Amino acid sequence: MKIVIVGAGAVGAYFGARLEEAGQHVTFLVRKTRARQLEEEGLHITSPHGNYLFNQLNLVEDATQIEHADLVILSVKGYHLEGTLPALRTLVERGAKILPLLNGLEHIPILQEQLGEEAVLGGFAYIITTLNEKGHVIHSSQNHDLIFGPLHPSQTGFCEELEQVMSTAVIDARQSKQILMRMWNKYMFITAFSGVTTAANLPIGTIRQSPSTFNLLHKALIEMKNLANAYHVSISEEQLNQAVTNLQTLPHESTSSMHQDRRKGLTLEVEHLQGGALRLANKAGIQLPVIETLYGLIKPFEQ
Ligand SMILES: NC(=O)C1=CN([C@@H]2O[C@H](COP(=O)(O)OP(=O)(O)OC[C@H]3O[C@@H](n4cnc5c(N)ncnc54)[C@H](OP(=O)(O)O)[C@@H]3O)[C@@H](O)[C@H]2O)C=CC1
Ligand SMILES: CC(C)(CO)C(=O)C(=O)O
Repeated sequence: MKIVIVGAGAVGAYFGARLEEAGQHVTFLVRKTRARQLEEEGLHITSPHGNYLFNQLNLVEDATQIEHADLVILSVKGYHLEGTLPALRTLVERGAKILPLLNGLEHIPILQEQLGEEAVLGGFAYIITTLNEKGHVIHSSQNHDLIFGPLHPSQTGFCEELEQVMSTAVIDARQSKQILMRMWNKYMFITAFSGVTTAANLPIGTIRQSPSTFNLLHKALIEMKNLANAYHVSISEEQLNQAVTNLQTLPHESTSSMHQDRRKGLTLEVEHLQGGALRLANKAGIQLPVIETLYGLIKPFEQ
């Protein structure tokens, strides 16, 4: 399978490297600065599942240089989605299905509208990873889960094949036949977790020490569960309780990628996550007061 990574940052470079390590054919479609950095440094991963360094990368800066692709792993930030659309169009014309790993949900209808419903798979990742100042990938969680599945009936066979390919790599990749519900479940978790850690500028352990702050997480999860219901996606009480348990048991220093970005002074995905939830709520005619408050508190730090 010919795989292209669009967004060779913390998430994309990690999964791309793991697939490369497994002997898969991986091409990294990158912009100039990241291309120079990867040429000079190579692709470094530091991870509890084994470090990796690769110097012979297939790097391209223009999608038209790629003759054929079967799969694109799309792992840019929500605010960079628009900029990837011309390259994605080219790659879909050349045979690719798109597997987006962005947090949130607003990108799915945009991709489906721009590229056609048959081209866009469902997917997301559970991993904590970041780039250091040299562009090396620092993976700090035990989990490195990549969940994917069909959003269109025509994708069933492709997802079976993809499961086979992913099983060759040192990642916990699996297919879900209920991918839309699973994406909503992750959206519920990340909107609450990124919202409170970023607004409070604190990791989860410190938030847990303040019951009234931890309670905000719980309320934000409930609002997101209600939002999913408004879109006819049923998140169970058990899933909600599991999210709370995860927040209760994450290591003290764990935090969201959005909070890591706030600490580094980088642009925040608040519009794509909390903003996206508020737009969906508005369309459905429901209120999300806690998410709206978190949005307002994070917004000044967005840039
Ligand atoms: N980090 C984490 O632990 C997790 C993140 N996520 C989600 O995954 C997504 C990606 O996050 P993350 O990997 O942290 O982000 P990063 O900022 O580390 O990586 C994004 C990469 O996308 C590249 N990019 C942007 N636009 C383009 C383009 N037009 N063509 C090619 N490359 C482009 C950027 O390159 P350039 O250097 O050129 O700007 C950058 O390297 C987000 O939605 C995030 O919420 C999900 C789970 C965990
Ligand atoms: C919550 C976590 C770490 C899980 O993958 C995540 O998606 C993020 O912080 O962006």
